[in-house]
Amino acid sequence: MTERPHVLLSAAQSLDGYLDDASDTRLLLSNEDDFAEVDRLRAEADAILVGAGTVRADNPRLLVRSAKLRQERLAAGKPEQPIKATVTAGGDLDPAARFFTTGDAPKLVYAPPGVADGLAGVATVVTIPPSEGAEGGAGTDATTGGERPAKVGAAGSGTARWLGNVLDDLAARGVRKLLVEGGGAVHTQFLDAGLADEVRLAVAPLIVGDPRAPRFLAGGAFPRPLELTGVGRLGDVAVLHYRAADEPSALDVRRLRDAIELADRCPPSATFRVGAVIGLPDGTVLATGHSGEGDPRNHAEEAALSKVAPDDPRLAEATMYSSLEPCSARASHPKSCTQLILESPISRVVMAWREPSLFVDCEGVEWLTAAGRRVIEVPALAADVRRANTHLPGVRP
Ligand SMILES: NC(=O)C1=CN([C@@H]2O[C@H](COP(=O)(O)OP(=O)(O)OC[C@H]3O[C@@H](n4cnc5c(N)ncnc54)[C@H](OP(=O)(O)O)[C@@H]3O)[C@@H](O)[C@H]2O)C=CC1
Ligand SMILES: Nc1c(N[C@@H]2O[C@H](COP(=O)(O)O)[C@@H](O)[C@H]2O)[nH]c(=O)[nH]c1=O
Repeated sequence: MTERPHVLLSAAQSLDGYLDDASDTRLLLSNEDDFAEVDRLRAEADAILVGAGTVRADNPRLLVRSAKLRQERLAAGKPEQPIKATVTAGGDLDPAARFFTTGDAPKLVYAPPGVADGLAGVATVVTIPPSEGAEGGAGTDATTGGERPAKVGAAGSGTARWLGNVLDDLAARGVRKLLVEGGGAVHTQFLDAGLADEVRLAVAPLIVGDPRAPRFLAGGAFPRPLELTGVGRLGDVAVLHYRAADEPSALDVRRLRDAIELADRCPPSATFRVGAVIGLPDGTVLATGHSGEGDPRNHAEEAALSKVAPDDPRLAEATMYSSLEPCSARASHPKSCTQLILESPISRVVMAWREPSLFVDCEGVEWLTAAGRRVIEVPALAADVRRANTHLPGVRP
């Protein structure tokens, strides 16, 4: 598979976090210098993506404006303008919108099958079925090849797969750098899916103060921490640059969400409902497991590990994804999941929720770390794990 594009989110917001006001006219938060910098980002990109909401609200052209920057693109052997792309679930886009009618670059519309066929005359319509866990770790069991009913358990996981498929298609079209220019729904989804690599945020000294207006970000889990990499000033606009943490990576987030979804398959139980995936850096899933799989006393990590030959050389490259911290003490089976992992060559564990002291004081993270295994916690996804465990006393999402 071609490597996915580097994804840069760019937005301009008011001091109180809005992308626009609630009126029909577009609010310009950037000043001239800031628009010039955004133009440079466009010129550096292979494709620019906005949501259908922005196409409808702003009627944008999404073109590189500066003749000098266009010349530089041509001199570098690139097309004069980047590809334009949009995403829509309902297909309500006007073929006369400037997105379609301006510029010679390819225009791509990503949509579920059947909703955007009417745009085929003005754009390349790429259909991507709604993603319901049909692919990867949670969708197919690498060991048994077993089928399961499609189910999206963790918040945002179906959307994350759908957007991942959009990125894969863009990659296949030669896109290495993608500039996402909004709006709020799209920015939120890229960050929630763990698919954004960088964020550039211009903050204007303006207060919108109207809760009906669209926000830059709203209501996501945001699993990859952001690091501030730059602070600039363009007149009275503050420009903030962030980069997403290397760990968890986008693939880590995806596999951990797969593990979280797997907990939905656990039979009713008075203990934790947990899912686990053993995955490789190239995206291969070696095995999956969930609590109570096979034997009602089985733990998720144990069930997954039992499906891989202990001498499988790929285990040295593998990561154990578990929705819950691997246990360090247990009554039902002789070995804890932490012991089983330590007896395997698996060197990396990615988990969402530290085990609360309901039954025992779990020391999985401490033992694994002390033994030199890399442990990455993704607390932003812990609420989804708690949601699967509200049958336990005191557990709330
Ligand atoms: N200040 C700034 O930097 C910017 C401001 N803006 C402002 O933001 C506002 C628009 O933002 P917003 O309303 O959040 O809309 P978005 O531009 O984020 O578009 C949202 C729409 O995109 C489609 N979409 C989103 N995710 C998916 C998905 N996973 N699968 C399929 N389709 C998807 C849907 O289209 P559909 O409804 O067709 O199904 C959805 O309604 C406008 O007011 C605009 O002016 C926009 C960009 C930049
Ligand atoms: N309002 C706003 C932005 N809006 C973005 O610019 C797009 C308009 O593109 P075009 O028609 O090519 O000029 C619009 O759809 C949205 O993505 N961008 C910013 O940097 N700052 C701003 O204040």
